Amino acid sequence: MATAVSARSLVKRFGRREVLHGVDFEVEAGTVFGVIGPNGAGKTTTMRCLLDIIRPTAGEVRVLGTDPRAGGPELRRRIGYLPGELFLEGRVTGRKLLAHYQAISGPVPRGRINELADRLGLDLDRHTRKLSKGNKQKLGLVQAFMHEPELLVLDEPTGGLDPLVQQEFHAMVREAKHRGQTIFLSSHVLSEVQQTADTVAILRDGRIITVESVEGLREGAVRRVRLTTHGIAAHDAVALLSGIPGVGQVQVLEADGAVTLSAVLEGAIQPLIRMLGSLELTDLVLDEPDLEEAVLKMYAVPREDAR
Ligand SMILES: Nc1ncnc2c1ncn2[C@@H]1O[C@H](COP(=O)(O)OP(=O)(O)OP(=O)(O)O)[C@@H](O)[C@H]1O
Repeated sequence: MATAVSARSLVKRFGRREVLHGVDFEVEAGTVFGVIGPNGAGKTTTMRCLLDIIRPTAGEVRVLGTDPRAGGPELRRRIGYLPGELFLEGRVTGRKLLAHYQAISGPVPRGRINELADRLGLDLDRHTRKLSKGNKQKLGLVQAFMHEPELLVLDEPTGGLDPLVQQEFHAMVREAKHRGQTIFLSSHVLSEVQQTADTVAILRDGRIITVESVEGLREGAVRRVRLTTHGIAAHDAVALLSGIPGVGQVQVLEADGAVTLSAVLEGAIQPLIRMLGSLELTDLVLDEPDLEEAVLKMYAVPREDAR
């Protein structure tokens, strides 16, 4: 598979302050790559290096096979960019502004702008400076997606969007991926990224802590399990459940001949599923894995300079 974006030992200093301390990652073409990290982690700085809005202090960046510093307008046309903060103060309508952006982005398929605006519920005939934060964000999304670029770089794309519009945005990302486009997006919350991303990179204090597939995060995540069974003594049921790798915090409740157990499970679910086959279950609840918790654990890894 071809690489759409890569960074090797990327360092960025603003004056004497180093913000990126040697960031490495690779994004496979045709995939969705999500960078998550707390405020100030360096997500926007990384994206701005990819777009050649700012220049790396050291390290190497490649975007669609090119050094962004040398790519010029030709490379820019192949990219759709949604900045984290949009400044739309002009006395023009959204439609006029998008027409202006077309001069930069290159041709847009006929009807595409109206289609995207309809899907997001955006009125293109309103003056941009009168638009709410959410509507400005929608205009930014139309601008990034309209020319169906090979690469989409989206900085906090769902900020200010209500849940229904977020769903529509997720559908747009899936369609773009289906078309073979590559998507590089950032967020400070995982829940936003996990619905669309194939791979998640966690950035903290200017360093990538981990790059993991969403599936991999799922496997490492904690789930809650609750089951009710008959025909077995409570202590035997507890022993069975406690014997499964990754099970902890087992609690038991006995009432009317039924035993209800609850526990947390970290890791693979197969051993639990096999054990459940030996029980006479009357109820079973296995929660969605809490990926947010898995990621928070990674944020909590001690900093290298503090070790
Ligand atoms: N032009 C600049 N001059 C000086 N410091 C800067 C500049 N741009 C960013 N920084 C600093 O770099 C650090 C990383 O900022 P960046 O905007 O990349 O973080 P982020 O992960 O995108 O966070 P957020 O989610 O808050 O946007 C911050 O501490 C910020 O103050």
